[in-house]
Amino acid sequence: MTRRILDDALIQLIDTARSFYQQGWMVGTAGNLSIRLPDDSFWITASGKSKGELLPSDFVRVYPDGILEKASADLQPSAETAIHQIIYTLFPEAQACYHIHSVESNLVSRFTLEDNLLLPPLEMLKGLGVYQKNPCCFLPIFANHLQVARIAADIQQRFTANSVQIPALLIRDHGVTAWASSPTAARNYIEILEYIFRYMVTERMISSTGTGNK
Ligand SMILES: CSCCC(=O)C(=O)COP(=O)(O)O
Ligand SMILES: [Zn+2]
Repeated sequence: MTRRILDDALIQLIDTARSFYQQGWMVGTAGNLSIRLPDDSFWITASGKSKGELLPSDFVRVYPDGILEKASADLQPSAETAIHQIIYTLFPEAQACYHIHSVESNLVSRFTLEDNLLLPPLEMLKGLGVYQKNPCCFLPIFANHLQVARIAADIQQRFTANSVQIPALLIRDHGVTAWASSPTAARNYIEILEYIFRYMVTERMISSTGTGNK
């Protein structure tokens, strides 16, 4: 694999993390981003790094057999690497997987006790690949567990049994994860989901203050 492919992936990850950080979706060390490479390995953010000022040395390359490539011995891959791994295994077309912690994704994850969140039928859903009139679109919600392997196992179980409507999932009181066939598309998916979450939170605030149209 050429150095160019490796470097391009890191530049996209650094740029995307900075943009998400600036929007308040990756504050402090929150969230993790990965891009798959042609040999099925992937670059992922190292654990505990501030996402607003990542350097190329702040990434770990994870190979399918679990072997790691890293700039220094003390670097650990994201604590949530198992989730990225299962997404890449379940969805061979996925080339990037982005996970962020926004306030809105946490709020909407509490809008239902069910394990699916109904999204409003907004035009924006087309940006997630939903081309239906008045779509009934559900976003899967998973329970948060201290053991990330448990979250990954739940994702594997549910997505093996049921097809996904949109390439994204929520972890309750934790954050949102989206994946796509290119890094640019994954970034767009996160931005679109955040727009939808913001709409849902705003709509609920308007309804609760009674200032919305009846
Ligand atoms: C303050 S973030 C808590 C851990 C987490 O959920 C996350 O997304 C970041 O973990 P990482 O190991 O990827 O830095
Ligand atoms: Zn997280």
